Amino acid sequence: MTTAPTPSPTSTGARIEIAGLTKSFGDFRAVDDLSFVVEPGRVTGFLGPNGAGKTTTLRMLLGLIRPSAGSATIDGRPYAELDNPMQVVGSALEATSFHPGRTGRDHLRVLAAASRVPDARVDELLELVGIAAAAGKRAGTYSMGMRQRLGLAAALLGDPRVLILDEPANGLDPEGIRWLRGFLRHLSTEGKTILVSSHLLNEVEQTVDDVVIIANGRLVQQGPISTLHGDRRQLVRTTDPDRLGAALGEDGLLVVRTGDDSLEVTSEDARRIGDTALRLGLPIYELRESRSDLEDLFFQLTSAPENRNRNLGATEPTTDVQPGEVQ
Ligand SMILES: Nc1ncnc2c1ncn2[C@@H]1O[C@H](COP(=O)(O)OP(=O)(O)OP(=O)(O)O)[C@@H](O)[C@H]1O
Repeated sequence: MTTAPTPSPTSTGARIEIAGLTKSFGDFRAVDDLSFVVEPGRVTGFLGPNGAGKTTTLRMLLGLIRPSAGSATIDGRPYAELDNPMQVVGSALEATSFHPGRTGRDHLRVLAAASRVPDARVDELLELVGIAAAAGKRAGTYSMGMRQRLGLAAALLGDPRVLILDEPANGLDPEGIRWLRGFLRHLSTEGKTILVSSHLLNEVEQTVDDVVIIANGRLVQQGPISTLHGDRRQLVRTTDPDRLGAALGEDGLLVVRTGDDSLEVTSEDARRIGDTALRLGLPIYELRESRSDLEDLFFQLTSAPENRNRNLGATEPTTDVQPGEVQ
């Protein structure tokens, strides 16, 4: 059982601002004039298909590679100019960036010592991310999900105001995904800024407040996840859908016949539909909100002709950049 993190005065988030950000590798543009803002106190999903440019963007944000143009700032400054970077931003870009022979606890202790974080914080975090029982085991023996949790603990060592996680749900089982969801939500309610990348919208659908969707390095859509659902619609089944549809239409509602006995009505007010049916003396067999399938929508957005994934067959990475090396 894990306990909730203790709020601290440094927890208040900071704004992330990406402006005109561009990265070219040779003549291949991995990130192309990208602009968006990530607000504190919210969980933001950074979404796009494989090769869309998410990791490249995050690497620029964390000062690991240099932009070809534009800027990426946290609290108004590029990463390299932050005074206490570990207290401002914590990140987990890859789940495997640790010494496989070291125990989980030692991995965190080494990082903590380098940043003058007390050892007590290490044990607190091991507990918090739910791997305290495996803290003495070599990290090389950890499952993918345990590595993700260890990476998350490392990111949180300095109690940062901003948390940046690259595909944190990878390798987590459904219970782990549910845990991660609650964990991130809790951190955001403390006021932290949380940016989470994923290539699967349905994986983060219930976790995020806002989305930034990119394809081929360019912005496709941005805003609260609720706006992706579009207008709310009600699905209704009755014996005489034509009569009910006509009455609702006269009432100013948009009605679409969807089957022999069913209609879809653009409205958030199910009672209005029920009351109309009652007035007409029609039985209702089903009346429920019909939500658009976000995964379908994501696919449509990112596979529109102008956004179609050009990554397959695109330039392969030329170098493997290590943290600290700036390309
Ligand atoms: N060092 C590099 N040299 C050349 N091309 C690169 C380099 N790094 C990334 N790319 C290319 O840039 C594009 C974007 O890659 P990136 O890893 O940012 O995508 P992603 O959205 O994170 O994808 P995924 O979900 O698969 O991790 C890809 O076509 C990739 O091959």
